[in-house]
Amino acid sequence: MATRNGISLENASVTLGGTRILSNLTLHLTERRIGIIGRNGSGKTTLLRLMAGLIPATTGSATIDGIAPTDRKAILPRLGILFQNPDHQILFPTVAEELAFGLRQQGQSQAAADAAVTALLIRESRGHWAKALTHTLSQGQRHYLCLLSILLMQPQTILLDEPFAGLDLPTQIRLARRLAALPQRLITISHDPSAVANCDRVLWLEQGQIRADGPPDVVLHAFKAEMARLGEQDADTDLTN
Ligand SMILES: Nc1ncnc2c1ncn2[C@@H]1O[C@H](COP(=O)(O)OP(=O)(O)OP(=O)(O)O)[C@@H](O)[C@H]1O
Repeated sequence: MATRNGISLENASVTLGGTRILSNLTLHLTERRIGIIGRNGSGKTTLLRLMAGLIPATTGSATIDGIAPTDRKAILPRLGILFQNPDHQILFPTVAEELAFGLRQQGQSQAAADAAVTALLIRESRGHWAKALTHTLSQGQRHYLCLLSILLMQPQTILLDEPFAGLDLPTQIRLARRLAALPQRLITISHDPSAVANCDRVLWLEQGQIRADGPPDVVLHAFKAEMARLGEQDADTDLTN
């Protein structure tokens, strides 16, 4: 079978705890900047976890460049994930250990990993972070550390789950600039239209299905109008999840 570049879902569904969370999604994502938008509980994080191989498709399939994401060894150099909560990502007591871990997983020697970490921290004007204890960094700093860990590993695709949540404005602006300059494919998940406004393609997820898929101006215009309409109501009446 010819290898397909990008992320492909073929009729993929996910059921968790007896509830259907994602329903029959067929998608082929090849653009460099992709946004996935939707309300709380619409299934965005579940979709990210499916694409990353952290949960299997209950039916159908997900592949990255033709490889099943559950094949961790093959997927490691291809995929980086920035979780919404850095505490779900950080494993090590010091910044240098945290940063070196991914490179060691990729097969680099300890000496090569340490040298790459030192060079990165100096480039980032964060040389003083090397011995810093990860739990003493602020939330925003831990978030940034997670991004540095991913960038160090140079994956071809990066999944970002609410990358701007909880960050102060200068940090958001800096992070947006940093992300915009990356050559990699970025898939950004958010409930905030402004976080995906510069994408090449935006998917609007609603109750586990694609409600709209297209250029950001078209999809976000419809999304914002619908969110404003729902906001006029005193309560949600039509949610099943
Ligand atoms: N392990 C699970 N078992 C049962 N239901 C689950 C499980 N994980 C998620 N869900 C349900 O799936 C739905 C989608 O959750 P998901 O976290 O994917 O939404 P989301 O769009 O990322 O939401 P948010 O914007 O609030 O982060 C929710 O109704 C949630 O309660």
